[in-house]
Formats: sequence, structure tokens, C-alpha cells
Amino acid sequence: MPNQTKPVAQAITIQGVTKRFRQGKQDVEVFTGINLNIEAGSFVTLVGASGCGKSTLLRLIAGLDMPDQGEITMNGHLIEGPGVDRAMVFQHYSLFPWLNVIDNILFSRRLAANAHDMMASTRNGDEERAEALLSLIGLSHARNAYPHQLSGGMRQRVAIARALMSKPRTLLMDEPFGALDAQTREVMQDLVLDVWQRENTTVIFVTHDVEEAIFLGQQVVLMAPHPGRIDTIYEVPFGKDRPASLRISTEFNQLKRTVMDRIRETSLNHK
Ligand SMILES: Nc1ncnc2c1ncn2[C@@H]1O[C@H](COP(=O)(O)OP(=O)(O)OP(=O)(O)O)[C@@H](O)[C@H]1O
Repeated sequence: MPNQTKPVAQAITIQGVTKRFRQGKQDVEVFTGINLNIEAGSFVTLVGASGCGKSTLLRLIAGLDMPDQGEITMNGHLIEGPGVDRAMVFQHYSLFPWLNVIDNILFSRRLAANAHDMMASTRNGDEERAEALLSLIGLSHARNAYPHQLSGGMRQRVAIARALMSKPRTLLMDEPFGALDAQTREVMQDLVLDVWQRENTTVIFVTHDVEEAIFLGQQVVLMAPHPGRIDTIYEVPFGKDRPASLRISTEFNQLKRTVMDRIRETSLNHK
């Protein structure tokens, strides 16, 4: 993106993290003793059987919830709550229906500003960045449209631009394309790879779709349920540029088969 300072990507360290939830009268352990190192600027995808704790782990990294034991640090700093250095994109587009596209993207910046700062915020390039992000997601023509006038894919593109507005050093994505049709999903995957390379963020991306996990990730982290744990970390042997033809290559499909088989084993064995 022209004339924009890039954020410095964050390394994330998860050490001995245990999380329990109260369900009825008992505490249920979602996972215990999770350890994971995520390199600054890397793209990591999280897969695993339903209920193994993928979203919970993402929420802990976001600081939306806290571990019962262990700690998560970003570049050595303990996560103690949400922060502008991290942005989250959810499956269900959380746009404000009463704001148009450009105002949705600018919303969090404007919320943070009082009347005085708002003028400063305009001067310091927020609007320029919002326009640049609009162009990056290919929606400059829709800047004045309202969410109900957009398709699902367009809404999710706006949600991504909004998440990027504060130049997050880490982008946390929880099944962001789960509600999209296959074709739109592929377009969005190319977009997110493009955004990742241009914006220099660390990306942690939860998905049920193994093909998506391999197409996007440099590492695929497979979690297993009962109890939730990290089962296997697959190094994806492809470079940062991922052409569509990769999906039909033998190597890609072998890895996909391996990961899918392992997910099935972990969900059947329960151990
Ligand atoms: N707020 C909560 N209160 C109680 N239990 C919870 C809460 N959030 C998650 N859980 C439980 O924690 C476990 C892990 O849930 P989580 O959503 O993290 O799994 P997941 O791997 O993301 O699942 P899915 O793939 O189905 O989205 C589940 O058993 C779930 O019921």
C-alpha cells in the first residue's frame, strides 16, 4: 500500500495454557498444557475436530478470555486483555447496518477519537488508509453502499478492511469464509494472502476446511479433542505465492489426505 507504514508483525508464544469452562455444576477442561510458538509474520492455520478448542485458543490470543493456567505472550509481552495490536474477523460479518462501507471501515478509529482527535485523525491519514484498504479489497466503487446492499463476500471483505484499519500486528480469523460459496471463498483466500504479504501481519486462521488450511498456511496446526491438545504441526512445503493450480498438484492433495485422515483418527479415537 503506498505511503503507509507497515506494522511490525508479532511473535506469539503459548506456554502451558489450560482453559476450563463451567458447564452446569462442573468445570470442563477444554484443553490442557498447550504449547505453541508462532513466528512473527507467519501464517498459521488451525484445524481439528469440532469442539477441540480452536476458537477458544483464538479468543485467548485475542485477550477476549483468559487462560486458567499458563501464559500467552506477544513479542515477550503478556496478553492481559484485548488490544489494538490484534484484530479479529469472525464468520458472521459484524458490520454496522446503519453505516455505509467507508464509515464501517473508519468506525473503530472514530470511536477512539474525541472531537478534537477526530480532526487529527483525518489529518494523520486515517481516511487515506481507509480508501487504500477499500481499493485493496476491490470495493472502491461500493464505498457509499450499506451492508444490506452487499453480497456476503463483499461484507466479509469490508470486515477484513475494518480489521486492518488499525494496522494490527496480528490478525485472528475465526472461520471467516465459512458462510461463503466455494467460488467466493477462493477469491477471499487470494485476498487474504495478498493482505498478509502487503500488511506484514502475523495471521492465525481457524478453519474446518483442510484445503483452505493448506492453501493459506505456512504451518497447519492440527488440534485434537478430548482433551483438547495440539496433535501435529504440518509444515506446508509451498512458498508464499499460492497459485490456484497448487490445489490440483499431487503434493498438495497428498498433504490434504494426510491431514484429513489424522483429523478423522483423532475424532474417532478420543485419545
Ligand atoms: N463460553 C463457554 N462456556 C462453556 N463452554 C464453552 C464456552 N466456549 C466454548 N466452550 C466449550 O469448549 C469446547 C471447545 O469449544 P471451541 O468453540 O473452542 O471449539 P472449536 O474447536 O472451535 O469447535 P468448532 O470447530 O465446532 O467451532 C466445547 O466443548 C465448547 O462447548
